Amino acid sequence: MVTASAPAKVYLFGEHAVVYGEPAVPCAIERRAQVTVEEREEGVRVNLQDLTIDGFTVEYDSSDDDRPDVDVSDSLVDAGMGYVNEAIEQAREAAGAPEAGFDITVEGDIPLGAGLGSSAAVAVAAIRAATAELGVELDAREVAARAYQVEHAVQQGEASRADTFCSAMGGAVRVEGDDCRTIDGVDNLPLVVGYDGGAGDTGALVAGVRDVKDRYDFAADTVTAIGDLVRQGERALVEGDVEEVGRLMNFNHGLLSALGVSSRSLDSMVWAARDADALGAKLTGAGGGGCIVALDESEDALTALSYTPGCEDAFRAELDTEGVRIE
Ligand SMILES: Nc1ncnc2c1ncn2[C@@H]1O[C@H](COP(=O)(O)OP(=O)(O)O)[C@@H](O)[C@H]1O
Ligand SMILES: C[C@@](O)(CCOP(=O)(O)O)CC(=O)O
Ligand SMILES: [Mg+2]
Repeated sequence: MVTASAPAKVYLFGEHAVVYGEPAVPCAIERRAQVTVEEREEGVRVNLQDLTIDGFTVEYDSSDDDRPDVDVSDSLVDAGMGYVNEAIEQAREAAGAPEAGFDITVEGDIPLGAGLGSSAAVAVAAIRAATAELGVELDAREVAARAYQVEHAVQQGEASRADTFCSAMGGAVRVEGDDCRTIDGVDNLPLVVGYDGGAGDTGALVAGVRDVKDRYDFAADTVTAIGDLVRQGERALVEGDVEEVGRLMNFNHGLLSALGVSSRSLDSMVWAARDADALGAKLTGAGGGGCIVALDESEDALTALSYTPGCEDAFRAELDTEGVRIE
């Protein structure tokens, strides 16, 4: 039996535009998905601990046609199963064991569908654990490459390498198309996360941006502008100019809003953080609902968020320099 874990992430800059080849800079935070894998005779049995209502756990035997008998929507179960099944396929292929069967348990403290990359963390940890259980030790870059295939498949062909590379490597990273690099020297960012308790559908939001970009030249220009902003943001980050990083995060939120992926609750959390003198604040991830990330050395933004209607949870997020690991 093997357990692997992988971290969540926030985007300092560049989500959505990264899908079209612009650069992005996500960074890993200290919240993790854990996936435990044990080989079994045949079939795959999956226990998704976090897809629970009132303590019932979803147990789903993908070798049967049974539906799990719980009060969670079919689409939520199907999506969760999609990530796990694709990750298992990747692990079987990497180990040359196409028939391998598994018992799998997924758990963690990353809110689902909230822009913190729970999908990538689950895919990364599942591939690392399942290959290790089959006796194959993949390095973090190989895990990232395979986990990207998982997101690509589940998000219907529209995904970047950013989330999966960041979760596999840890720390701050830069992704532009197939070019994935770690950014050295970033070890202390005063990150604060606000969570509205909701979620966005990553696939649908990405498709929505594709539509406006194809339809309006100004939206295509907005995507290009995000790319320019990310290049400046990366420079400021490397130079340790956190004030400039914050300013550019604010502009990035505005440009994401222009692409239609913000929401009332995300905007009100962003403004609560700014009113409390955060250096910057923006939504993180696909948007629609979920999380914002702010930059604030004081406790003020955290306190302001905790009193903001619509903000269900606010917490400090320490940068996690460690990526995927065996527990
Ligand atoms: N712990 C988990 N257990 C089961 N499924 C999970 C878990 N974490 C993530 N997932 C899957 O990932 C989906 C969320 O991914 P996504 O919409 O990309 O948002 P994000 O990656 O920002 O959390 C969930 O709906 C679920 O299908
Ligand atoms: C919108 C996007 O740039 C990031 C999605 O992040 P998340 O799944 O919402 O955490 C999509 C992608 O890069 O694959
Ligand atoms: Mg995701």
